[in-house]
Amino acid sequence: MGKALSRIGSSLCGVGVTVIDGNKYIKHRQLGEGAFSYVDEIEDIKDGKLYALKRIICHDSKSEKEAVAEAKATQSLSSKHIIKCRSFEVFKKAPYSEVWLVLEYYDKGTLWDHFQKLKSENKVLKFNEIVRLFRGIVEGVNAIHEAGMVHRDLKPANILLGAENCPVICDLGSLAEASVKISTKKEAQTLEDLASERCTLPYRAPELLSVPVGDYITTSTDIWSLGCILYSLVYLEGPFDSVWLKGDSVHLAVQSAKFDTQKLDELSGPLKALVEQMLDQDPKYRPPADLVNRRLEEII
Ligand SMILES: Nc1ncnc2c1ncn2[C@@H]1O[C@H](COP(=O)(O)OP(=O)(O)OP(=O)(O)O)[C@@H](O)[C@H]1O
Repeated sequence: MGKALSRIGSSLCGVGVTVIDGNKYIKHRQLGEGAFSYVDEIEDIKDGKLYALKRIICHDSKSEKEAVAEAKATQSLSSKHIIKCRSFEVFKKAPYSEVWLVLEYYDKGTLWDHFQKLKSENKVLKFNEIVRLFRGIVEGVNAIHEAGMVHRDLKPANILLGAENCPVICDLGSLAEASVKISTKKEAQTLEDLASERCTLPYRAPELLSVPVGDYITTSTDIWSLGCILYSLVYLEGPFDSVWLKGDSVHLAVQSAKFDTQKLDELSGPLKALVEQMLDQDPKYRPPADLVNRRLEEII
């Protein structure tokens, strides 16, 4: 902890070796970039094993605390469908800091990348593959919910693919307490602002678009996003992605819950029914993750 950021940073940019939590690594290439982070492929020089290094840039102590919470959550959750964190370290250099997470490396890209590849080849996912992928994702989400938390930013771009295309949920930066009571207008506004910063719009549940006062916001927000993901496994895009891309109102589309269901109809009636249950406007009617899993077993 507390090593000079400039020294560490420059050693990564050059040919040098960098030390994180006592292990020495060399950098290969950049894998991705988020709003406040960079992800690089790195190699442990001791055994040649590859990892992904996520460097989160923090401009104040609040964002540093959140990044550390992301690292700790990533270490504490145990499911083969949730990203694993080997170690993390905080590098301080006033007036900001960086939190570095050494993550298990998944070399097949994200589910979203997979969709783009299939689209370019004019292919779609087969029914069995849709169910297999979705069951893995639901299992990961269930583990998060059982730990008393909610992910709040589930989307195909936050699902990595590991060996044999095993789906792995990543980016736990939006993780929150499973259930929060909204008592005042101010609390509702604060959560709405947080959601617009952290929860990707076309996958955001209606109760996070317009937060109601006097009610609880629960893990049902993830179930809405799961509904969008199951839909995307059939259509290779979420039900509200095209609305968003066209610049039309996602709020309106979500509130009227208008989306095409023809392909779902053709594929499987029970799967279509499950998507519709998960995309219920009323969070209380959405099935919890363990029930979604049982429904999938019945569908198979
Ligand atoms: N463990 C990993 N293995 C391989 N690639 C990864 C890994 N973690 C992240 N990536 C790549 O880096 C990208 C960004 O990672 P991540 O979503 O965790 O960052 P983020 O800053 O939270 O992103 P955003 O702001 O888009 O939500 C991912 O979409 C993926 O392409």
